[in-house]
Amino acid sequence: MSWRQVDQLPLLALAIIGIIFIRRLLSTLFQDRDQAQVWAKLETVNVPSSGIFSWTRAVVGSILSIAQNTHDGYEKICKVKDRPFVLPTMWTGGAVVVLPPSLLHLLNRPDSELSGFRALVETIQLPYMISDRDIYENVIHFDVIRKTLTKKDVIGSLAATTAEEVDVAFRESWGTAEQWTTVNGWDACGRIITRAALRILIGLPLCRDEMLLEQSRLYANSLFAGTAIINCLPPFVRPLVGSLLAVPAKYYQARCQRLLVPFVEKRIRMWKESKEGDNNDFLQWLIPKCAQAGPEQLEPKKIAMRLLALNTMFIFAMGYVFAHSVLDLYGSPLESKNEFLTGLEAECKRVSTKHHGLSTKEAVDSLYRVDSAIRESMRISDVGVTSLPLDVVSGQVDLGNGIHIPPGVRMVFPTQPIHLDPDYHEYPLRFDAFRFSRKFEGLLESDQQPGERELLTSTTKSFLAFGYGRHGCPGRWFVAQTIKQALAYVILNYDVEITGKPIKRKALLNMMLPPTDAQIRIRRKS
Ligand code: HEM
Repeated sequence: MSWRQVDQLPLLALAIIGIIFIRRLLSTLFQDRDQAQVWAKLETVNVPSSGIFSWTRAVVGSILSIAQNTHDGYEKICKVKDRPFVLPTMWTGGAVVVLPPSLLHLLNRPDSELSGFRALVETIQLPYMISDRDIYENVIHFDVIRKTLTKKDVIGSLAATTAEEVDVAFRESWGTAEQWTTVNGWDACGRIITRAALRILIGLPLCRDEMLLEQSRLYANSLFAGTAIINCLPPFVRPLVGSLLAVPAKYYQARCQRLLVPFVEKRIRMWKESKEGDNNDFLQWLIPKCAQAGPEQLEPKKIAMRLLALNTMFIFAMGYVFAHSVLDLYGSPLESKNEFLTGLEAECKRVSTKHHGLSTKEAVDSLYRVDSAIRESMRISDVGVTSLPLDVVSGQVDLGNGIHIPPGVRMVFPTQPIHLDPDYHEYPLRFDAFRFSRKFEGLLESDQQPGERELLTSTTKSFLAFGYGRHGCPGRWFVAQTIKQALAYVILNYDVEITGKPIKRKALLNMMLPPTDAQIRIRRKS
């Protein structure tokens, strides 16, 4: 299943499926009295109060209208009344409660009360995609990230490695020809990130295996495409067809496994003999952690699957951000594009000369304009309409105004409307590459209050792309460093033009579809 096919799905067929199962949907929705009371207390947007099966039609229609409904609810209810609202969604086959920004503090509640874990598993539809439940129920690989990738010295130690890999990746994938070539922008950017990701996950030499690189990229793409479609089906239909829709992802998964397992076996043997060599990669950190968790966790197939699960996160999420950064920057109106590119190039050249390249953390940290451009792209080109889900696990959650949320109700935050809210960001629909760096131009560090500068990695109430609170993304320092290196590389070494049809972003249920048709023209600078 490819992204291009996702785009053209026969939505009519989905509507028919929805209607056939109307009775089933209704009984699912109203089987719990506590929940029914919650829905009754909250306002809904764009659902007619009368009409045949108006609610069910809203749930089925959410596949195409959820973005508009979320923006409307945010404007009319969250902003005006500071209250949550009900959003029909096929994702849960019913509704979610959308919370206003004033309730972001709920993200700091302990997991025993409010948890986003189940929602994450359902968002990516992992049970259909990964046969071994232990991989996503017992996320040892997340623990390793939290422990290692949040340390400044570890991030610093990876800067030279990613700088080297980014250079090799661009030379091999974007080429060194000084003549224009037209390429698919989504794939071209994905290839760079795939290489950087694999280098950090498994190191040399396997990370440069062309077959593994291509299969990993195809795996990530097919997993997220399959997931997007499964999410659009009524939940009770998913067990019937979910496994079928997961076939392409499972196919690429098996191909990647075949390449990875012998390599993992070798690295486990080396680790057991204490001959690790000088590997500084994720696999090296993961093996001892798995050994600690029990002998069954040292099974090479399981470790390879954990690597693949992470690799997919790297490739899709980082590829998404990198591709949009390039498209937003080079797709800006001519006048602002020239201003941005001149300013960015001047900064990249100055920092690169001062630090003899961009292969140290210190150098990358000084790229404030590049940092701002990527943050701005993440703000304007969100991956989802809502995110940061919370499920009530125990007790009831008091939202104020007499609203108590019982277990079984899912809550989310309207992250895209928040990012596009003019109260937080002036001219919010405009891509302004220097939005977050402009006011600090020419100021010395000593002239600034600590933490005053909004960096790509700063999670704030108006910038939620890396989450917020206790569960803020622990990979974001590594992500920021690597994408900054990649974008700086483009700015310094390539001319880029967006060609073809203007890129129009579309939402499929909650997901903003990636621009898989984007065409770009590239040539190496002389
Ligand atoms: C541009 C790329 C990425 C974006 C936009 C992103 C965004 C996020 C967001 C929004 C969350 C919070 C989810 C929630 O609260 O529901 C999160 C959590 C997480 N991210 Fe990322 N992420 C990215 C890349 C990565 C990478 C490359 C890694 C691994 C190195 C990673 C590891 C994690 C982990 C382990 C969590 C769970 C944290 C927890 O629950 O304590 N992320 N990420």
